[in-house]
Amino acid sequence: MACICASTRTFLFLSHSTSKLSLFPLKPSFSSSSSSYPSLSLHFTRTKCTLQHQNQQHQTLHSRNVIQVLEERGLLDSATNDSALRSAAAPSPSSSAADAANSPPLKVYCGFDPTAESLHLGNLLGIIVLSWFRRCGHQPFALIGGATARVGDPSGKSLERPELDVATLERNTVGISQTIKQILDRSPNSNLEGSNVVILNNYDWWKEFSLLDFLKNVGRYARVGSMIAKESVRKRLESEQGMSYTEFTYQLLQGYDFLYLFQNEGVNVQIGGSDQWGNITAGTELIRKILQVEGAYGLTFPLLLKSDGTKFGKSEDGAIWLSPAMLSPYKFYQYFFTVPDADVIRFLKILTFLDIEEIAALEGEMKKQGYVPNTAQRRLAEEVTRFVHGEEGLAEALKATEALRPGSETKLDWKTIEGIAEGVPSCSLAYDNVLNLSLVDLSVSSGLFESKSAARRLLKQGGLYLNNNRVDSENKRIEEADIVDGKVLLLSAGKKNKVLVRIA
Ligand SMILES: Nc1ncnc2c1ncn2[C@@H]1O[C@H](COP(=O)(O)OP(=O)(O)OP(=O)(O)O)[C@@H](O)[C@H]1O
Ligand SMILES: N[C@@H](Cc1ccc(O)cc1)C(=O)O
Repeated sequence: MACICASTRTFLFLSHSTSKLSLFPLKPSFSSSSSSYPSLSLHFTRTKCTLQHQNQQHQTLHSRNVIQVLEERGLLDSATNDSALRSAAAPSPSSSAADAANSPPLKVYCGFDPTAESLHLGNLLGIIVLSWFRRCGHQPFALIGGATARVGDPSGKSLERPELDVATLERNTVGISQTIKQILDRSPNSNLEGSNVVILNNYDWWKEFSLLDFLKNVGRYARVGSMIAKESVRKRLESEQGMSYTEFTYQLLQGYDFLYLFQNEGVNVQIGGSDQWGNITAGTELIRKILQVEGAYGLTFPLLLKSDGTKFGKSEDGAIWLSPAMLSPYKFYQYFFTVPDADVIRFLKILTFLDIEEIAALEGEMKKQGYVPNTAQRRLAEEVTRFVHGEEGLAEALKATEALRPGSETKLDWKTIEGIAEGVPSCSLAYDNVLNLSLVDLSVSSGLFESKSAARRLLKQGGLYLNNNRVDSENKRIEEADIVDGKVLLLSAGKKNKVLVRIA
């Protein structure tokens, strides 16, 4: 099979061509001292996440070709050398040790530049595809672009990205690494050797690469004609602002990352969103030209688009962040709970690991009379929230959802209130200033209403809520029990306008 030859050849090349190998920076030692991020060094040692989980579904998946699985779920956009990749990804006919040695699993990587504090829903697709590879018996790698984020990927961008300071990049890197590790740690694997997730930072090899070495060992093999032809460059050259030389080199940095991982880690597949096609093929081209071997594959998945056709990303307002510090599990859950019927089946295929037959059955149910609205959305919200935030995050989201149901008996705790009220205006008041204050006064001093008369009017109409309970009495005063866990109160005028009062 192509990948057997590829891997074998790569390692033969490594062991017999030391003179060529020495042209490239040495493989980092993966020790904490090799990182120039002293406070973060632990994260960039080679992070392996081993899972114990195994169930029948995963055994079944081991006998499936991951490319086929991705295709049937709408997660395959393009692949380089499609048929060779399919045969390289074909499961070994038997799981005996001898066969496993003849048919090594693929090693697949997806890169994420740490240009925001958190990953977002669009980035989740990369994690999901990595997880599918793992479920089908292959080994996933996640690459944090500590170096590439300093350059800025021009793909899909009409303007040059603003430069981020090193402290911000370091902070983002820690957060993003943690998110990827947490999510992939939770998702099941096979217990088979070689299915662990490895997290690397490309700053570890770029920091040692001098410009002269880069020009000699990489630049010499890159043809300007094919670099200019990439969509990311072509589009920018047509724009008024043009493109800096720095951004122009981005594709070579990502291309060399692939070569580096191919050579040093045996990584033979790179995945990314369809906007990454140019950067991914820059890698397969460099591998072919410099190492003169075949067997490196690129695969892209379609971009997840909102109903208005724009992509889910970090640049737009209202991003669906994966970090619970940026978007509470409750709000995350609610997003999926409220997706339109027209999107829900596609999302179930792309964003969950539910059997395709189960999704088809749900689709059938949706067309029948008596279908309980939002059943499919509930399943979607549960599955995606569990994958991203774990059982605990899902429980938190369900508790908040239940507590907010009209007539619910569930008592809100302060964490739930903070989750619900994320992004709503808030104010801080001293405990003594809140206790015994009339609700009408508090509604004005917290900024919920401009005047007491407006507050009274809504109260009389039954539209004023304290901690999600309707208040009927105009004379209501704040009691100790209203200050949830001694920390917060949530005031609402109707369903939409809320103010969170925090006790200072
Ligand atoms: N909406 C999306 N659908 C699918 N994949 C996406 C989406 N957004 C980003 N990705 C993928 O996530 C990976 C990391 O992307 P990146 O770090 O550039 O984030 P980004 O959201 O594209 O950035 P920005 O919002 O600034 O454009 C890439 O493989 C990219 O293709
Ligand atoms: N260019 C990718 C991130 C990335 C960085 C380095 C890589 O080697 C691979 C991917 C993006 O911005 O989405």
